[in-house]
Amino acid sequence: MTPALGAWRRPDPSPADGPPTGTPAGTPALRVRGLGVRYREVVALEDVDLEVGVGEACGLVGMNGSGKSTLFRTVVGLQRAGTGDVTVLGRSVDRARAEGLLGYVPQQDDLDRDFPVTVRDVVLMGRYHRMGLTRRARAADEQAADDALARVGLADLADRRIGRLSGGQRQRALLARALAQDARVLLLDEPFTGLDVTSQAAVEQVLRELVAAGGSVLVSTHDLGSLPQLCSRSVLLHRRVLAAGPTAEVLTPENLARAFGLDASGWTATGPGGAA
Ligand SMILES: Nc1ncnc2c1ncn2[C@@H]1O[C@H](COP(=O)(O)OP(=O)(O)OP(=O)(O)O)[C@@H](O)[C@H]1O
Repeated sequence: MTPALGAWRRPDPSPADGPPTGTPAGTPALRVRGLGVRYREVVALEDVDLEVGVGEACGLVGMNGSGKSTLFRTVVGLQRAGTGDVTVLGRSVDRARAEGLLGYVPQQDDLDRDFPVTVRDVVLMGRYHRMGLTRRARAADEQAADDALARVGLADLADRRIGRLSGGQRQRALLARALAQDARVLLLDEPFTGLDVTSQAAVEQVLRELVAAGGSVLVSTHDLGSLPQLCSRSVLLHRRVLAAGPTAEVLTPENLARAFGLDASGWTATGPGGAA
């Protein structure tokens, strides 16, 4: 039987997920300046400025094709930017990745479903930067992987082949990989897609705990109803940044209408037809 999702709790919340020692006070967790990305003739992002503070969860909202995944992929270095620059806790992306500071939970993973690796193996990949060239897991790595799996409610599936998980379980395994990494800045591209309501609530709880411990989160979602509780700030994207600031001020009917090309009537800050 799978244990209750989210039953694991960080025993002693601490600033353990905050910036590493030596990071100057006030350094943003993520700073994106003037970012522009093209795919041949398609302009996916144009002059995007964005900042996520330390200990802050920021929502990224936009219609299909508005550039959210492109933004994530560019920030983590999987997509080349035409213009602009990105820093993570004041470091270059390469350095932040080498230090394991930057975690990424992609919308679609590129793991081969037939590849004979277990769920635990995948989560242990989050520890590679600590293992050195041998990539041999030590007791601390195994412990971190097991803790992360418990945290997302997958402890009982640790030895299952990754290709045999359901879509929602796979999403949670990818989150566990980022948790095991101990990333201080976490990028999540639609992490709630495919999750049932219980799993979504538990994943939201894990993110809140991360932020409470000093971590920083940028999360894209189409679930506008969950944003005000999860993210103190939000960014509305449509190739460019249309609005950014406190979530309640960003998710106005007018802004949402601009971002989604809708008639503003019927929209509220909590989503279509919801209460304001
Ligand atoms: N590899 C690619 N080659 C060409 N165009 C691409 C590529 N990837 C994305 N695009 C285009 O870039 C734009 C932004 O796409 P992106 O995937 O970043 O949007 P998104 O906001 O993440 O969408 P969704 O909500 O559907 O996930 C779209 O017009 C898309 O068609």
